[in-house]
Amino acid sequence: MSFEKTPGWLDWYPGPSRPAFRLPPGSVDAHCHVFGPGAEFPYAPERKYTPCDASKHQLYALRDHLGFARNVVVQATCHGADNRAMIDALIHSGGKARGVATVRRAVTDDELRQMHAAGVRGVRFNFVKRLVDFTPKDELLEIASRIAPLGWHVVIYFEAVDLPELWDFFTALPTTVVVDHMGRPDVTKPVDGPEFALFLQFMRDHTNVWSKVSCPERLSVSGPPALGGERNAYRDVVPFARRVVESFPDRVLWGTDWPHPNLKSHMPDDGLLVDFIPHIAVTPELQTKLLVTNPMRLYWPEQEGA
Ligand SMILES: O=C(O)c1cc(C(=O)O)oc(=O)c1
Repeated sequence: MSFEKTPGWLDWYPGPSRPAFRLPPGSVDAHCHVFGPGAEFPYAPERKYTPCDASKHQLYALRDHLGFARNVVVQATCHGADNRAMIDALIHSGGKARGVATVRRAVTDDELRQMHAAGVRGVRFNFVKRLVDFTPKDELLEIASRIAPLGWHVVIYFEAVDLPELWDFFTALPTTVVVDHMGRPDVTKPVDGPEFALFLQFMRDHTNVWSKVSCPERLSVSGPPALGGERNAYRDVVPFARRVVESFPDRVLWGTDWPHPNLKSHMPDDGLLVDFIPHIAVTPELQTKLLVTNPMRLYWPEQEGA
């Protein structure tokens, strides 16, 4: 099957630079995706965008180039609840990748067990309206109760303005809960303002909540973009990410978000994106927690400290 990309689609950046920041040994890229390839793993009929292909081989080449040891491959919405591309990536990672799936209520216990054997450790619930159709909360709660006994967690993706409405649902989840991209704060608002304070309270009051401090390229309004050698990119996102890292150092994760679906203004150089990390995790201790200790605890607990 061949697919035509969404008009205006930006492809991932070819030939990224080598980061100046040396990642701690054993670092995990804890949020990235594979797209297709569409000819092998067709995009889902219910998708809201059609991306360029981004294969497991290209993802793992990027991992090695940037200096990561492992990946967490998160099911992208363009594949709906068809997890084959993501699971194929896990199976061909030599144990170096774990995954987060999207499942529907109809998933069988046997399918969940097979996913676990392949390396899946969580499910993703998406509330971003431009990406998915609405799924009833009772279906999501049922899924959460089914995956909890496997030791999996729930990854949630939502916009900051929707947190008040989703609060009761999120705080009822029986598992570890991982927020994608800091709950998408509006970084034109003050870091000490009420909107971000609510997010920080969400994490403070609920110690099962973790956050990915990822996607400055998505959240930034004023830039500058991580392109052309820029090692001070996305300044407006720094205070937000730094606040989360310093407030909750044991519950933060970082990921490239490669291949960066739906970016409109530019596609970042992933090497320069890695150079963003020391601006938000400013000590070697914080960097090791963010990039090694925390993701290992969540995704490879059996290898922790090994
Ligand atoms: O903001 C986005 O467009 C986006 C989309 C997806 C996805 O389509 O799965 O994943 C992300 O992490 C971010």
